[in-house]
Amino acid sequence: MPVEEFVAGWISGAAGLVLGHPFDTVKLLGFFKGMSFPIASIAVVNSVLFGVYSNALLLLTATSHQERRAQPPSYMHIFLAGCTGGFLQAYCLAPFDLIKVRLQNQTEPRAQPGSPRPRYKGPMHCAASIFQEEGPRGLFRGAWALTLRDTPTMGIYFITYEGLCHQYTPEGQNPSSATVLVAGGFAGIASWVAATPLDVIKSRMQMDGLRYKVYRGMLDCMVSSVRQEGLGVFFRGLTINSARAFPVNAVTFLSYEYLLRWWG
Ligand SMILES: CN(C)C(=N)NCCC[C@H](N)C(=O)O
Repeated sequence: MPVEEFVAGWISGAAGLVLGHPFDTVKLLGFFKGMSFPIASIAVVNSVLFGVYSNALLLLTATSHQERRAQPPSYMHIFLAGCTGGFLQAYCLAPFDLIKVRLQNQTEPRAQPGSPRPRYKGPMHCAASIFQEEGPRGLFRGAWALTLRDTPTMGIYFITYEGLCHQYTPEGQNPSSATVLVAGGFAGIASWVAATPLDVIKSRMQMDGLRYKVYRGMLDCMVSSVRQEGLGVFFRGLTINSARAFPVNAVTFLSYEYLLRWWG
């Protein structure tokens, strides 16, 4: 099994993350301490996504990353490989994403005397508290919504990227840096447009159970969110998600492509 895609996925995910971190922090008007935790989590998640995607394509088409420029896979194969990568990465992402959402939603001021203390002191304390208070399954709260969010959207992500690269690159050649940047940026936006409705539900499910339980399940969360806030609830955060997605994914794909060309 080729492993360079896993390593390239790790490094390119970290590069995208450094760009996206400020957007991630303002998204929920909270705070997210330090970069070490997100870098550790992106190591696992992005390398699983890119590594599984590339190896699934290898299984489906019997072509390596280098051979795929001369023999492009069908869009159906790209979609299936993307969905497989998205499905497996969602399970790896679930505990990290839960901790991130809990920390970002923690808005108690930290330094003011007399104000309530933040519930979690940091990512490790957050993980340990969830484990103690909600059990091991608590760490996977919202994992279903995350899987539903990421499985099809990762298919869309890779189809958009490969489709745009194919459109603007002469037969058999590697796409130029400008093409990779634009295709990567639009792939990020397309995936977030598709993902935002379930992203809203996922975050609500992950916050549920913190003080008391509000929702009976994902469907209940969807129905009561629409009843209370209207259909617009599904598009909450779409603008910031898209603004963040373009630079993050442009840089992610550029570094991924160049690392693989460099090693290949
Ligand atoms: C849930 N969705 C839409 C995605 N994960 N899309 C792929 C982009 C991944 C990239 N690390 C990012 O955070 O934009």
